[in-house]
Amino acid sequence: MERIMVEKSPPLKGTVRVSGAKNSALPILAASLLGTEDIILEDVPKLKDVDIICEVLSSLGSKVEYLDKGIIKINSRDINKFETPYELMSKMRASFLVMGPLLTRLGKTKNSLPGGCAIGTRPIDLHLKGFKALGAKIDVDHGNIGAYAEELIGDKIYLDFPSVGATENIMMAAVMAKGETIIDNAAMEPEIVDLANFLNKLGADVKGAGTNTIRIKGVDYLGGATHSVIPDRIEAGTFMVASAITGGDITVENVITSHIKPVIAKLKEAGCQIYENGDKVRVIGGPNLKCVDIKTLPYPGFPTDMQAQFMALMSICKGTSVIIETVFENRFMHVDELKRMGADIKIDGRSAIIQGVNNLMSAPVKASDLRAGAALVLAGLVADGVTEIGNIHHIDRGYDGIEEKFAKLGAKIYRV
Ligand SMILES: CC(=O)N[C@H]1[C@@H](OP(=O)(O)OP(=O)(O)OC[C@H]2O[C@@H](n3ccc(=O)[nH]c3=O)[C@H](O)[C@@H]2O)O[C@H](CO)[C@@H](O)[C@@H]1O
Ligand SMILES: C=C(OP(=O)(O)O)C(=O)O
Repeated sequence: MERIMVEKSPPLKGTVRVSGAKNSALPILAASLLGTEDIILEDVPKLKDVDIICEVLSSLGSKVEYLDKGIIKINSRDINKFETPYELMSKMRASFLVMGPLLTRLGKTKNSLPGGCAIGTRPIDLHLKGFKALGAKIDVDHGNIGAYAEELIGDKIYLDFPSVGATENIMMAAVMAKGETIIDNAAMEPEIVDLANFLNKLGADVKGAGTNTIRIKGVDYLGGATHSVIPDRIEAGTFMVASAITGGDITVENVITSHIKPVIAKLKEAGCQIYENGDKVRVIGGPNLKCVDIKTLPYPGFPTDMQAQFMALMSICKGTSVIIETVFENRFMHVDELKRMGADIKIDGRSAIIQGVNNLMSAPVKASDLRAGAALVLAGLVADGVTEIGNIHHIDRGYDGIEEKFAKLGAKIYRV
């Protein structure tokens, strides 16, 4: 089993370029099932999750070619399957995003129900509510979920929660439905906007992405396009926290700073110096950072995908911090691991109370999910000794070249 070893490192310094966003690349790759001409995607991150969704596309009959670094060509003209293999679906939750495109393109789709994972139960009721509103019949048997519709017809859909995945899946189903679909209380994440821009390049008519009302007028045909995936705001935030926690001086490149406002605001509140310059953000950490309170919320609130990394930072800041997780009901699995490294954290329901300590110490720890893994890498950079992180397949799902990028900044990190 591979592990990542992180030694206590000097303050990290230098420049790092973030890759394309995992959470944009995955829905856009799923949406490429809708186009009937060549699609070229650029700045696609090199990740396990990307490989898996590409395998899903190939299994459905799409032609997928990896061209240069970060460039993938897809042609889905001849897709001929409406069912996805269980082995692939069970590996990654986001593969469920093929359901909307298959339903609208083929009129039917059958997939295994995505499992829950370490961060919560993650139901899909809102995705299904949307498909039903568009006229699909849904059935569940033996762990598979089927959706069928001779014709999808646009409707008004109110989401009880602005779910990212449900907004994306419904948007993709609606692009070729008859008439207009309006999604109210839609998710407003930048990745939704990126998906909408991509769909529009294929010939769709999607308006309002980035606000809480998205209007989609169905079209009969979607073609091809060339599209660059937006930068990964969570990877950017992770390197910014790395600078903060090590008292370093890192410039993060390829950032859309408006996408990371809450991260910038909270790092400033903690005492970091931050300089924004075009698509670059320079973060100077400090030895005397102070604890700040955080509440995760859907965009534009503080991202749940940065919660674990901030908790690692708060563990060694001065004072007490309260972190409230409102998006997922069980996203504190990193707490026990950070405690093994000497952090002082108490959980009370959806709140974590962190009392900053002077030092963390190394320990063998396990990544319970992707961002928990990132938090352990960050903690390892400042912990005395060598931290050994297991279950790193979670980290590989979402960080493109993590050791190389950290090592280039001066971190003592390697894989065994
Ligand atoms: C591939 C991808 O883009 N993943 C991101 C996406 O996940 P994902 O799309 O799964 O997250 P959602 O926004 O759907 O989930 C948010 C909350 O809504 C609940 N919910 C969701 C759907 C549903 O049908 N019913 C329901 O109750 C979930 O259980 C969770 O508590 O957004 C999350 C929230 O920003 C991020 O943490 C993930 O990194
Ligand atoms: C939870 C995450 O991703 P996913 O939805 O793919 O599990 C994440 O990126 O932190």
